[in-house]
Amino acid sequence: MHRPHILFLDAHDSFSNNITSLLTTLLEADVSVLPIDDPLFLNPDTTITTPPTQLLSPVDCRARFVAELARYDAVVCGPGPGHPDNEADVGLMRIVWELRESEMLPVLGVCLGFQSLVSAHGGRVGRLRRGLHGMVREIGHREGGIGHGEDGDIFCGVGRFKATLYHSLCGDIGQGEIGSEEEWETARWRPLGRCPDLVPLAWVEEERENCGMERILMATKHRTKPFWGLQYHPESVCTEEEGNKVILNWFRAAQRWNEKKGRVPVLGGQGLAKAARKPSLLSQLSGLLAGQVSTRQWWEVLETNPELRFLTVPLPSGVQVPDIVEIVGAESSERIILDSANAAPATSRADVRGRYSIIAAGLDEALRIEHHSGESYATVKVGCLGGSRVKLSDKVPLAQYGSVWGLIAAFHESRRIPATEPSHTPFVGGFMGYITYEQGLSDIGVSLGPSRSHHRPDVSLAWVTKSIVVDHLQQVIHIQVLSSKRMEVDSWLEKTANKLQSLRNPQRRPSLNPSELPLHWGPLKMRRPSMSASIQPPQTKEYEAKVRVCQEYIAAGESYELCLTDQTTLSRPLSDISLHPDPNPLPSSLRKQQQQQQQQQQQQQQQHNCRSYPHHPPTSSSWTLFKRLRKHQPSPFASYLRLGPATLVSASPERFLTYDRAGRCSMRPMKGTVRKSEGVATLAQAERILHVPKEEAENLMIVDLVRHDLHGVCGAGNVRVPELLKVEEYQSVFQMITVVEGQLPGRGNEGGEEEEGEGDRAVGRKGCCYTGLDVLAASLPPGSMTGAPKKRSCEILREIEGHKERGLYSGVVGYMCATGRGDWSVTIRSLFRWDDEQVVVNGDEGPDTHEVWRIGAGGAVTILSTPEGEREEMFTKLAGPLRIFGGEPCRW
Ligand SMILES: C=C(O[C@@H]1C=C(C(=O)O)C=C[C@H]1O)C(=O)O
Ligand SMILES: NC(=O)CC[C@H](N)C(=O)O
Repeated sequence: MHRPHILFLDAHDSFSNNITSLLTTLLEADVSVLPIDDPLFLNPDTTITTPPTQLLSPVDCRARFVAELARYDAVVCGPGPGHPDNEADVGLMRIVWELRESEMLPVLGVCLGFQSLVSAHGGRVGRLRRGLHGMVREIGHREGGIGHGEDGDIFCGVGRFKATLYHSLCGDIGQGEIGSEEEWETARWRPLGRCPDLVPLAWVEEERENCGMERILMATKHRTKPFWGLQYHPESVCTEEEGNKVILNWFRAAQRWNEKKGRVPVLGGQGLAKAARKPSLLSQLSGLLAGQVSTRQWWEVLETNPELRFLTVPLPSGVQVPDIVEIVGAESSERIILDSANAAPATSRADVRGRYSIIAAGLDEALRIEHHSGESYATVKVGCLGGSRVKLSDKVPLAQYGSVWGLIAAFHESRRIPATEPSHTPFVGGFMGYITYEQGLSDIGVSLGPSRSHHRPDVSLAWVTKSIVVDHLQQVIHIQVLSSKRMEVDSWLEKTANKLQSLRNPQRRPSLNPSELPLHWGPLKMRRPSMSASIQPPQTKEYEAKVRVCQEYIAAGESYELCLTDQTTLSRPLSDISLHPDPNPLPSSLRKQQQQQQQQQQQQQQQHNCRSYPHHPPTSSSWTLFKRLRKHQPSPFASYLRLGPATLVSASPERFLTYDRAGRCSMRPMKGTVRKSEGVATLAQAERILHVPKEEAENLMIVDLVRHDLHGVCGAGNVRVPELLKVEEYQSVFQMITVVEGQLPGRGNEGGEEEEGEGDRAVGRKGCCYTGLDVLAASLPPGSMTGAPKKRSCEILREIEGHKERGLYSGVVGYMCATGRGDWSVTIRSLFRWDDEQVVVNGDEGPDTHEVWRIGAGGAVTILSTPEGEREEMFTKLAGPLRIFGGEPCRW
C-alpha cells in the first residue's frame, strides 16, 4: 500500500501546521499544503507576483487544480479568518465543493472549511450570539453512530470528548427553527428542508445568559458526496485525545470511498503543493556556502575560524551588572546588556530567576548587520579594524540569500564554532541585537505601506567577539574573546580581569529609590516647559473605543484575539548620551574629572536658564533610566541597548524563544495579566483570578499559535506543551504563561537520511540543517503581541492602531551564540528612542530640541474583554516604565 498523501488547503490560519502535524502523525500520511489563494490555481488577473509564464486563464487554472487534486487521497480545507461567503477568504475551497463526479475526492472541512461546506450546500453561516474562541466544550454526538445503516458517521465508536472552539460564526442547516424539545431530540440528527444533503453529526448546546440555549452545529457530512466537516478544532492542545478517533474514522471512510470508486491517486512527478515544513535557511544557501573563497567580500572572511579564550573571575559580593558595565564598557559608545536583573536574591524571590547576564564588550569594533524592512539589501559595516578606526560599509543585495535571514544564517554558519559547546556559559560570542515588530510584519507578508518616513534599521545585529557573562548562580564572571589573534586577546582578557578585580568592595554610591520619586500625574505649572518632560499617554476613551472595534472584528469572524497596543510618547531635553554620542570615552580616573566639569557646566547653565529652579534635576541619561528600571522592576529579561540610532531600556518578563545547539527550542508565551494589589497579593489569589475562561482562552489561543509556528520548522510530531496555563509572580504583576517546546529534526529524527558528521547540531538531510535561527525567522512577530490568526490580526491592528509603527516594542531582543544557542525576549515593559526623532519645543527662551521616548503597552482583546478592563491593563503595564522618569519634572 502506498503512503497516503493528503492536501491541506491553508486559509492563512495560525493553527494550520498543528493540523498538518496531526494528520501526518495520526494517519501516517504525507501532507502537502496549498494556500487557498495560490495564484497558480486562482484567477491570475489579481496577481502581480507570479511570473507571466505561469499565468493561465481561469479555466486552465481550474484544470491545473483538478490535476493537482488527482495526486491526493483526500483534501482538508482548513480554518481561517473571515467568512465563507467571502470569496477571498476561502479561495480554492469553493472549487472543491463544486467538483464534478469524475474529479471528486474525499474532503474534510475544519472550522472555516466546515462553514464553507455548509454555505456551499444551502446552509446559512451567521454570527454566534457570542464568539467561542478558545473555549473548550464537550462535543455532543451519538456515540453509537447514526444507527439507521447510514455510512460515514465519523463519530461512530467515539467516546465523549471535549474540544477547543475557535469561531464567531456558525453554520445553520435548518435545525435553528426547531421549536419543541421533543422535536429537537429527533430532528437534530436529520437533514432538513433547507439543506437536504447535509446530515448533522454533532452539536454543542451553549447556555446563554438571559437568552436560553444556543444550539451550535459541530459536525456534518454530505448525504452522498465524500464531504465531511468539523466546526471544532481537532488539533488544539486542549482537544482531548478521544477526538483523534474522529479523524481516524474520517480517513477510513475516505479510503473506503476511494476504493469503492476505484480511485487511485496519481503517483510520481512533481506536484505543485509545498511540503508542510519550510525548507531550512541553510538548505537554500548550499550553493553560496560552497562558493570560492577568492570571490568573497571583506566581511565574509572577517572573524572566521575563531578560537574561544576566556578567563573566569569571582563575582564580588554586592557588585551588580551595571557596575561591571561601567568599568569594562567605558571605552565603548554603544552597549548591549542582556540582564537577568531579577537574579540578585535581595530583589524578589518570587521572580523566575534568570541565571546569566550577558554584556557585549568592544562593540565599536564589532561588525554589524543592519536591514531596513522593505529594502532589497542589508548593510554590513564595521567601524574599527585591528585597533584602528576605519569605516567599512557594504550594501549586500539580499536576492542571493532569499532574505535578510538567509544572510544572517550564512554569516553565522561560516563563524559557527563546531567544537564541543562549553557548558559554563550560554554565550561565547555571536550575534546580539534587536529585531523590530515591523520586520516581523514584513516577514509574514503584511504590507508596511508604500513608503516609510524613516530609514531606521529593523534588524540590527552586532557580531560580538568580546563579551562578559555573569553567572549569578555560581557567582562568577566569565571574560571571553572569540578571535584568532592570541596575543591581543590575552592582553584584553587580563586587562578586563584586572578592572573587574578592582570592583571588590565597591564604594556603593547612594542611588535614588525611584518608587519614592514624585511623578506628577496631571498638569503641572512650569514656567519653563522646555526643561520638563512632556508626556502624551493614550486617551482613555479612545483606547476603550479601539477595544470595541477589536471586538467587532472578532464577532465578525475576522480574528480570534487581537493584542491591541498603544504608545505613550515622552519628550524631554536631550539627555547626555544623545548630546555626546560617546558617553564615557575616558578611563574612570579621568571620568571623575569630566563629571565634575559637566556638573559645573550644568550648574552654570541652570543658573543661566532656569533661575526659578536652581535644583532642577538634569535630564538623566538612558543608562540612568535603565538602572532605575532594573531596580524598580527587576525582570528576568531586562536589557539595555544603545546600538546605531536606537536606544532601548527594557524590563521584559517574557521569553520569546530559546534554543540550543541540539535543536531543542522553547517558547514561553505570556497571556493573562493581573496587577498586584492588596486584594491580589498572593499566587493563590492570582490563580483564582487568572484561571477563568477569559484568561485561559486568551492564553490557549496563543499557545496553539506558537505550536503552529514551531511545527512549521520542527515538523510534525515534534512539538509539545510541558507546562500549560501556569501563573507566575513578578514584581508588580502576576502573569499566566505556557511553555511550548519543539525539537528541530536532528540525529535519529530523520529516518534513514544522511547526516552531517560533526557535533550534535540539528541536522536533517545533508546540507539541510535547521538551526534556532529558522525558528526565529519563522515566528516573528511574537504571537503574544499579535493575536490569532497572526497575519489577519496584524493587518487589523495596523488599521486600528492608525498605522503607527510599534518599532522596537513588540519586537525581540537577544542573542544567537556562535555555538548555535540563542535566547530572545519579547520587547515589552520597555521604552525606546531613535536618535533621529527629535521635536523642537518652544520654551520661554526660544526653541529647544527634545528627544522622544516611546513606551508601548497593551493587552490581548477577546470577545470576553471589557473596554474598561483592557484600558486598566494597558495603564498598569505602562506605569512601570513611565515611573522611572519620576526624577524629572513631567507634564501631561
Ligand atoms: C502587550 C503587552 O504584553 C503582552 C500581553 C499580555 C496579556 O495580554 O496579558 C501579557 C504579556 C505580553 O505578551 C505589554 O506589555 O504591553
Ligand atoms: N477558526 C476558524 O476557522 C474561524 C472561522 C470563522 N472565521 C469564524 O470565526 O467563525
